[in-house]
Amino acid sequence: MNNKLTLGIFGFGVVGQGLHDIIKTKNLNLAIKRFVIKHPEKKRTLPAELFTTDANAVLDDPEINTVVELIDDAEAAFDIVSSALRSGKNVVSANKKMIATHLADLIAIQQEYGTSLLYEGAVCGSIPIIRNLEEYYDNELLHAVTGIFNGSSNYILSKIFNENLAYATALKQAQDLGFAETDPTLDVGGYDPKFKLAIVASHAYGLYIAPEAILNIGIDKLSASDIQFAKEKNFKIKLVPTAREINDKSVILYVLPKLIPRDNILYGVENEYNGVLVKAAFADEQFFYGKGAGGHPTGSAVLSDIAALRYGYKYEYKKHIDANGLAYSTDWEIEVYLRYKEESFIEHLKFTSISERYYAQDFKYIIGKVNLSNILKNRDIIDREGYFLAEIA
Ligand SMILES: NC(=O)C1=CN([C@@H]2O[C@H](COP(=O)(O)OP(=O)(O)OC[C@H]3O[C@@H](n4cnc5c(N)ncnc54)[C@H](OP(=O)(O)O)[C@@H]3O)[C@@H](O)[C@H]2O)C=CC1
Ligand SMILES: N[C@@H](CC=O)C(=O)O
Repeated sequence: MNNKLTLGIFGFGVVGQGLHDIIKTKNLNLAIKRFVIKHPEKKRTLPAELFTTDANAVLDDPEINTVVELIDDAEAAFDIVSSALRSGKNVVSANKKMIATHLADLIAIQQEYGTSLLYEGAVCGSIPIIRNLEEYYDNELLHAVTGIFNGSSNYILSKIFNENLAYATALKQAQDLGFAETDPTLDVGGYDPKFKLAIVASHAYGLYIAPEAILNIGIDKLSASDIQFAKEKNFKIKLVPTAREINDKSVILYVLPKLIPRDNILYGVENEYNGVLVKAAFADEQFFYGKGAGGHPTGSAVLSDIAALRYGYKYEYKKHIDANGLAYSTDWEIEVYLRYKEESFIEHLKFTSISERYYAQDFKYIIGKVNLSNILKNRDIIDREGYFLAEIA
């Protein structure tokens, strides 16, 4: 089948322009009829008649059979995507916040209206992980999916560790390069990789987990003492989401900074690159590596989804139908490094064992084992100035 696709694209920012650059290089048997944007006063590189601020100019156009949603507003995106799917149009989106937050509704709408929503570009930019989890690992016993899922925070950490750049300078560069979200707290606070993890959990394990239920701690409270500690021990710090089946019934999910030793495959993943490490029962470890942010890498994943729609591709969400009785759990012990301010806080975390403590006037840390559920309960304190928590690999 080689159906001609007529596209209406929402968004002409980093990813929208990246997608357009790629499409114009090839004769792909697809036409872009309209771009819907927000600010009509902005200068564009394409003819003005291609742009509109009226969503209905795309949603109500019977000639447009495919909507591509690439905007930076998750709630507006949900309205656009759900209306398009309901009106019989297939959709491609890169909006991880929207997808993670509304996944159950989006699946129900697709099933009711027989339309397809694809979102490879939403998780780790150019890395084809969703279709692999959906198709290839269907019959595999997946022990874990982990790695580096956020290009901006990885870019910042690389610049800090490899070039001694200041945090604020590195963040500004990640923004200028188009890697960061409009609100970069989503990146550096670990929310963006958490949305991606929630989507991964769905395709890996058939679980719908509301992002609010998942622990995320970011890199925004990283201090010079933490960096010195990591460097002295030959670690790098990376922001690492983890989905792991801990027994036949339970899956844990969390996003934490992690102290990564030199022999760990994530140690060499730098800048805006992402890496997805899949641990499967019989295949053992497999590693996917590629650019996780930026207009062209993400545009290439979006284009791959558009092309897949030509032959009627849909996610089947088979693992949701047969979830093997798996449930989300937070009852799991991990080893952490915690820099802290108030001594009394240590009581709250209820360390089950302590292997190292250090006290100085302006730098106190503890290394030991804690239950994930206790970190989750105390997340708001850990997220304050004076605290930084990282998992030990
Ligand atoms: N940047 C990246 O590397 C990646 C981004 N993503 C995701 O892709 C999406 C787009 O990101 P990005 O391109 O970086 O964002 P940008 O901020 O560069 O662009 C956002 C675009 O959305 C348009 N827009 C915002 N609100 C509306 C609305 N209500 N209706 C129509 N258009 C609207 C803006 O219009 P206007 O031009 O008029 O301001 C702009 O063109 C986000 O969901 C992001 O999370 C996913 C993977 C990688
Ligand atoms: N802000 C995101 C963009 C891609 O998803 C990131 O930095 O990874």
